[in-house]
Amino acid sequence: MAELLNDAQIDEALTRLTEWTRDGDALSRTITSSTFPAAIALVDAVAHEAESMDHHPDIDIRWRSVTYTLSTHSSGGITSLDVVLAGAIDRLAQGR
Ligand SMILES: C[C@H](O)[C@H](O)[C@H]1CNC2=NC(N)=NC(=O)C2=N1
Repeated sequence: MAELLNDAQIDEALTRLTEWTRDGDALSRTITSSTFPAAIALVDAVAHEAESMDHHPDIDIRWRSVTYTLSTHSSGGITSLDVVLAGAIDRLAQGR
C-alpha cells in the first residue's frame, strides 16, 4: 500500500502543482475547456493515463468544467500516486 504523505510533503508538492488545492484527504483541480467535447476528450486522455497507473481520479463533469479529485482510497489519504497523477493531468491539459 502506498504511504501517506505528511502535511509538509503535501505542501511541498503543492508548490509545484500550483493549479491544485488540498481539500482534506484529497487534491483537486477544476479544468475548464473551451467546449464540452474538448472537456470529454481530456477526461478520456486522463482515463487512459489513470488506467496505466492503476490509480483513478474521482471526476465531476459539469458541462465544460471538470473537477478531478485525487486521493489514494486504499491508504486513506494523499500519497505520491496522487502527486504523480496530478502532474500527469497537468501535462495532458497543457497540450489542448
Ligand atoms: C485493485 C486496484 O489496484 C485498486 O482498487 C486501486 C485502483 N485505483 C485506485 N485509485 C485510487 N485513487 N485509489 C485507490 O486506492 C485505488 N486502488
